[in-house]
Amino acid sequence: MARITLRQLLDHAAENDYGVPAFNINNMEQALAIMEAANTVDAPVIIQASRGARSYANDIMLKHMMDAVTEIYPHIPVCVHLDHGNGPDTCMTAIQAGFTSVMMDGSLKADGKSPADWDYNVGVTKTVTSMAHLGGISVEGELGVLGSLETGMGDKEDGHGAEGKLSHDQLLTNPDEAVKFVRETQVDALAIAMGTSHGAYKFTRKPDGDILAMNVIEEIHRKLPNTHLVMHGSSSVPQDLQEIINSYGGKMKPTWGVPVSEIQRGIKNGVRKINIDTDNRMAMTGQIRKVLSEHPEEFDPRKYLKPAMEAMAKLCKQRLQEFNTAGQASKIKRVLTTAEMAKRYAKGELAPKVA
Ligand SMILES: O=C(CO)COP(=O)(O)O
Ligand SMILES: O=C[C@H](O)COP(=O)(O)O
Ligand SMILES: [Zn+2]
Ligand SMILES: [Zn+2]
Repeated sequence: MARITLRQLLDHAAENDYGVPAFNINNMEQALAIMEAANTVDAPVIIQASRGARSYANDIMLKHMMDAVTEIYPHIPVCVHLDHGNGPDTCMTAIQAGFTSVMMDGSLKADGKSPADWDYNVGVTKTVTSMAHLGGISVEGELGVLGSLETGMGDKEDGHGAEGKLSHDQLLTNPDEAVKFVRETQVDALAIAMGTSHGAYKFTRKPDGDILAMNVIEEIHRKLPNTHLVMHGSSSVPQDLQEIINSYGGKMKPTWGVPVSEIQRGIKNGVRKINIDTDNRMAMTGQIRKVLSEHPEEFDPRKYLKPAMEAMAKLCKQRLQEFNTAGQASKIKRVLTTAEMAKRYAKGELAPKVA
């Protein structure tokens, strides 16, 4: 059973100069697509579930799906991660359900939409790290609020995200504060804000440095060379997937995502976890639309879910290759148990190296 913690996986990624995509799942088809891709290219992978996924699929179903994929693919290290936990309670129940890693997103309050202040964020994140690390579970924190530098609007396209207009100070993580945040909270990975947002409508044009501030990542990496950075909202929203959806009756407006080349630049600068959901949603939806429109007589779900799974697996495989995750699974010689990780935290071996 190769269920790996985020911390062990990202430490390996940092030592070997690669990034790991974190793909969201809500159902069996998505879990199988991710694993098919990871297995084909010998890549470790992060499978993450949001609060929405947990209520859609049920924790018990998710737990058994994770057990199933690690049983089917025992040689592929899989990190099971909670995406955007909105409070210590949500994080603790995820751990009980078998997650090896949790995100405490204290950039927003528990309602998932009001930007939180420093003390709140540090407080809730510290609560989670101190509990989770006792059990060897990894923690991702977030400093800075996701949202658009073009419009100043927060990110609430898919439910979780700030409401209303935000200042540049809120939308761009401050590098000095990032150092202080990591020192005070002891997080294993830090999500930062630099102009990306969730969903398909990130940018109205191909992004340049004014609206996708990769320089912020570079500056944070200079100050925190040993901290694993996380890019949220990192779907590339490929034009060809937009075209497939639209040519089979979809109505997506023209839009741009995060170019893969910018993510690769991030990986050279400490980005180790890259969150991708929208691209996979689009890959699946495109094929479902295609099958249903070309074969309106069809009503067997497998007829459209199989091509949907294949399209998602193709997308996942492409990202695993682009981020240099491919070929790394077999290099991870031993997956440490959470109990072993707990001992490492207790000994202080995993404390952040912050000046
Ligand atoms: O950040 C994400 C999940 O936390 C997903 O981002 P996308 O909407 O760009 O895929
Ligand atoms: O926000 C991150 C992911 O895209 C998950 O979205 P969700 O909350 O709709 O499940
Ligand atoms: Zn979201
Ligand atoms: Zn996110």
